Amino acid sequence: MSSGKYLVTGGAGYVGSVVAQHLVEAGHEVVVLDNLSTGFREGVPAGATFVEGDIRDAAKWLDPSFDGVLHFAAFSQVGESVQKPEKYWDNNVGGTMALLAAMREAGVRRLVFSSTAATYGEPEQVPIQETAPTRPTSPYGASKLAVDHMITGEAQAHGLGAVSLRYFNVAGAYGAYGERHDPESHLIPLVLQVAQGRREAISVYGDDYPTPDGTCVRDYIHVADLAEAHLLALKAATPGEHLICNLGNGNGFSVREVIETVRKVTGHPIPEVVAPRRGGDPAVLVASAATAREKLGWNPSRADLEGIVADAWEFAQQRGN
Ligand SMILES: NC(=O)c1ccc[n+]([C@@H]2O[C@H](COP(=O)([O-])OP(=O)(O)OC[C@H]3O[C@@H](n4cnc5c(N)ncnc54)[C@H](O)[C@@H]3O)[C@@H](O)[C@H]2O)c1
Ligand SMILES: O=c1ccn([C@@H]2O[C@H](COP(=O)(O)OP(=O)(O)O[C@H]3O[C@H](CO)[C@H](O)[C@H](O)[C@H]3O)[C@@H](O)[C@H]2O)c(=O)[nH]1
Repeated sequence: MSSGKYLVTGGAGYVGSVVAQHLVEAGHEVVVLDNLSTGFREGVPAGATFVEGDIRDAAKWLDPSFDGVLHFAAFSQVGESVQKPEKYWDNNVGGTMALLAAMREAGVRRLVFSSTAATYGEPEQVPIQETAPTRPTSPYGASKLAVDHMITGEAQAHGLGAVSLRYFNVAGAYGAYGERHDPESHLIPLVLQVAQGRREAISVYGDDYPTPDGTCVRDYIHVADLAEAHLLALKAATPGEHLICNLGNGNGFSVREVIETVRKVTGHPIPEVVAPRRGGDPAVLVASAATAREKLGWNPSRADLEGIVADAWEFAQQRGN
């Protein structure tokens, strides 16, 4: 793909920073728009231009010179969304409406959107295909599903070329870019904090799920494999069409299996305590990524959980906290 100019919303956050870095490495011009609500200035790659601002004001910065938008900016904690649904509707849906309007106004007609496995809710069948029913069990998932519907309308009515990537559980790191939410809520970085001695134990949220060891099963995908899918999605975006692709490895690991893998990688005993279930958590989420393979030509190469955890561990140690 010839080099282009892209707006990356949420490019100071975990996934956005890794994708922005991949775009820079591929020779594209990158402008990161982020309000630093959950992201960090240091997350913005050196080769990108940083604009501190809100997606609701995207019209200030978007102009016809942009070839497309990669839209990561959102709130994304399942548990918090159950407690504060209004926060999720406001930012994820309200913010994206403003962004789509700004894109329409500026004539920017290519979009890659961070959707999520949380749009499906409790699946009837695994692995989950894109044709599965969408019955989100959290306001977070519902807000992302609403945005997917908005994008479909935008493609049909106004010729947007869009790809929604429904990530399963993103993990791992890419060089200097990795996961550092504050406060952290994701399993792998939290277990690594125990290995670093920053936490005494990991809480296992529920061990009475209908799964082999009673803990929730998730499909962990390396953030660098995910980044490659975004570059492919930019190529695949076709005016008037909205393509939806799951991104995962098709392998499920339970919370206890993840903890065991961290023990193996770090050599730390990792004490665990069983805690109540967390609101909004489906028991099993595993992807069928057949559509991404077929339509994007995506071929993930870092599916091994030990390798994913090892990269996250290296990043956590580099940062020293
Ligand atoms: N991490 C995962 O496992 C996962 C899984 C599925 C989907 N996703 C989606 O991927 C995207 C990125 O997730 P992440 O883990 O990198 O989250 P993150 O919190 O690290 O990054 C989100 C970024 O968006 C910014 N932001 C939020 N609202 C904004 C606004 N109104 N204007 C400008 N910037 C704003 C934040 O400051 C932050 O830098 C999110 O849309 C999330 O829903 C993540
Ligand atoms: O301290 C913890 C943290 C998490 N968990 C459990 O570990 C699993 C993974 O939890 P994460 O918070 O790491 O990830 P989620 O599955 O909740 O959510 C992630 O994947 C979802 C889609 O699968 C969404 O897209 C969301 O944005 C993204 O954070 C869940 O069963 C959770 O209950 C624990 O047992 N203890």
